[in-house]
Amino acid sequence: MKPIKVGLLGIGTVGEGTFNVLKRNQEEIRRRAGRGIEITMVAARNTERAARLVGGECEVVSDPFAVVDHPDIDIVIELIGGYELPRELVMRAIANGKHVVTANKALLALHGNEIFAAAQEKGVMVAFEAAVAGGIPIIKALREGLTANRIESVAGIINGTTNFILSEMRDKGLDFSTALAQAQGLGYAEADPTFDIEGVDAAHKLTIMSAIAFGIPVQFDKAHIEGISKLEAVDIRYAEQLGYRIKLLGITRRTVIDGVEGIELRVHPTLIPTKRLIANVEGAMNAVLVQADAVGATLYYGKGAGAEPTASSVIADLVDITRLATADPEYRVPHLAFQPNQMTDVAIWPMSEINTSYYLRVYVKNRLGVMADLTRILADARISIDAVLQKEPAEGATRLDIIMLTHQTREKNIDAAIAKIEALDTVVGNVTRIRLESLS
Ligand SMILES: NC(=O)C1=CN([C@@H]2O[C@H](COP(=O)(O)OP(=O)(O)OC[C@H]3O[C@@H](n4cnc5c(N)ncnc54)[C@H](OP(=O)(O)O)[C@@H]3O)[C@@H](O)[C@H]2O)C=CC1
Ligand SMILES: N[C@@H](CCO)C(=O)O
Repeated sequence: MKPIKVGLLGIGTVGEGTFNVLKRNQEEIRRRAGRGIEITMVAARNTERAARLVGGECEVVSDPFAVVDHPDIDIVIELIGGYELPRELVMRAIANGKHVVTANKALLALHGNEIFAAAQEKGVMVAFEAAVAGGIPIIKALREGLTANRIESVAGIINGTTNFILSEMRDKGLDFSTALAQAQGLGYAEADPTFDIEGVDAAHKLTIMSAIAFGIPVQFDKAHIEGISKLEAVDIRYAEQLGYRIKLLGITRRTVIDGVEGIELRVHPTLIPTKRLIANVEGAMNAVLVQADAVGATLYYGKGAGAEPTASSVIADLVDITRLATADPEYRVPHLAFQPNQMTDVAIWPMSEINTSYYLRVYVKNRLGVMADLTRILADARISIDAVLQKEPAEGATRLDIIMLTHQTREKNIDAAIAKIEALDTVVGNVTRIRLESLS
């Protein structure tokens, strides 16, 4: 059988990794796919660099539309990144009847519904394993491996850059900007690293997993997003003393509140008990914990970013498409796991309704009755305290930190209690509040 012909858009970190792994393992991949897979065209802005990388083995062009419009190309790989240009390219590739592979979670989180609908209509596949958790085959696991289950929750460390920064800050005492510069140098960070730091990239990935887990449309605009930029080293240390580690976690979960079912969709720094496996995922590694009714808990772990780990997922998609290209589109695995006419419109909960536990750090004046005031405010709000940490103040110190861990309560309750605590004249500045998940 003739090799399947692939056009590559963008030959940066992931594009180069894809080109190299496909070349290195071409014979193994051909034996698995049933036919050869050849990159025959590459689009790059810097065509000289691209030509050097591909060594004359394929045509290099500067116009990516020349690739998506080329009649010989069967599959287009989009590895440019960003929103608008990739959207135009992917929609045009679909309109031209080409299958698409992309690692672009931003594109799918924002325009996925439109893209999958167009692909369904045209009978082509849009594959995106690399868009979530780099080299971990989590899309395949959620969409196919767990297909017998009712999925209850997905919680994951799904941004390598922030996990790398948090690990380096804790273990090596690096400051934030040095750790970020290292993550950029290693090719983990997004073109705009604020996407990583502010939790946007993790929310893109979580939005995609939520759609696949629960059979809902992608709804990035409903995600609650907080990153790690406001996290202070002192809270990382206090959390450790209490037996917790702080991770940037993406959580999506079915929850019934007052008899109504909804979906949680949130990304924020989270205290996790150190004894949980996922709390010990370090560096740029990712891990996704899935709770499902039949199988129970399953944990997926691996490299969440970088050239070849991500290439591994891109090429897995190429092989899938190669195998299924001749199958009747109706019998292929649906893009979002559920048949398009079987999606539900169950709503995403606003953050104020979410039930979780909290870490509170209150900076207080060293005066009699402070602790009594704090506990009274929490008791009045029916919030129980699970643990308290108060260090003996240094000789002559007039202010000190009081740390409290609470049992579960609704976010709007804790916010109201925090407002009352901040109004006390013994409390200095704002209360630091970090959510806590036991993940048991
Ligand atoms: N890096 C990683 O670990 C991971 C990345 N991803 C995703 O993969 C995608 C690619 O990321 P990554 O490889 O890191 O990004 P890079 O910035 O390393 O590569 C992007 C490439 O696209 C090229 N490009 C930009 N605009 C055009 C254009 N108009 N025409 C042709 N080529 C263009 C750039 O060329 P030039 O260099 O000449 O400007 C660059 O080589 C992104 O969506 C990212 O979110 C997903 C998982 C992991
Ligand atoms: N910037 C992303 C790349 C992988 O998607 C990360 O750090 O996880």
